[in-house]
Amino acid sequence: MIETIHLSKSYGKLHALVDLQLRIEQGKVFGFIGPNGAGKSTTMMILATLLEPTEGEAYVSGYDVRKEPAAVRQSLGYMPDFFGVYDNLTAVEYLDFYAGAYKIPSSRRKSLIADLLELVNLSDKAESYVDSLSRGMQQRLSLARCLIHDPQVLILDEPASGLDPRARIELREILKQLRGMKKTILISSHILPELAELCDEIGIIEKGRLIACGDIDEVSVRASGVTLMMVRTLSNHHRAAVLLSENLYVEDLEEQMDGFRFRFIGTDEEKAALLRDLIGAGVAVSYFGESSENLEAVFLAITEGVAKL
Ligand SMILES: Nc1ncnc2c1ncn2[C@@H]1O[C@H](COP(=O)(O)OP(=O)(O)OP(=O)(O)O)[C@@H](O)[C@H]1O
Repeated sequence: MIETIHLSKSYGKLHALVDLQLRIEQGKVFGFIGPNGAGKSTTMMILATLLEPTEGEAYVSGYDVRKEPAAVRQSLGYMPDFFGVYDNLTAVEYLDFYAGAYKIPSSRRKSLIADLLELVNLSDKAESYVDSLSRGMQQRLSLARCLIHDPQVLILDEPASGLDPRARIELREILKQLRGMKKTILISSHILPELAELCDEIGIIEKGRLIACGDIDEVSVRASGVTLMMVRTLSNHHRAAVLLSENLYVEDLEEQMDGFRFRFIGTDEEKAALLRDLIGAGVAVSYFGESSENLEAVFLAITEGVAKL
């Protein structure tokens, strides 16, 4: 269980986290979504007892992060967004080093490490050097490290960042297994679809404030009136670019090879009007809709059996 009560953190004049109220029940997966600098890592570092809050309280498995940091650390596995790996160590040696740090008896380590490597699909890399592993593999090894002391709570700071779509899907499958083991998981990301399938609840944080929180169906990006959209065009690309850039409800317009990606902040009626305008201006629209994880599915199909991470 994770709980924060009026939790705040300031770095000098910057209020990185403001009055955060969060409660994540045992066995739940909570997705923490927000743009760069929103305060996700700050929250996670406070929960991991690596940063002192300015105000408020935080509890992990019922332990107070300020008063009982040792008990908090024993009950949680924390995966930072940047993790150091150790050169000249094999995957097994790396995990053995951390098992030692958690005072796990030598007699238990061999089978424990074998089990963890199996869980994160790295059994065949047991004797490989850590620095020779791909980013996806290192990320999974780092996840295994977090699990070495069998914590009830996992705090994973953007574990999918820097991974290609296939590696993300593999990671998601492992996280599903952890959910099956009834771990409480707090996981952060910039991207909602990345977490949608995995999380029981999500919280959206912006500029240090939790702006929406709850069941995944209740809190969608749509609920806050913002949709990430894709438009693909076959002709009159330039005309479409002008219309989109002039549309009041289009933000963060990004031109791509065969179309556009943008945030749409209007209603469904305004969305329909935009499509009407595009077609009316002679733009051949081959796709108009929400940007989804389709790309991941396509990537997976293409790389099926080919990409070995
Ligand atoms: N040690 C620090 N000193 C000063 N400001 C900091 C420090 N750490 C973070 N900040 C600021 O606090 C705010 C929140 O940062 P934080 O890293 O928690 O955001 P985040 O949501 O995790 O972002 P990202 O997705 O980039 O990791 C940012 O404005 C950041 O610049």
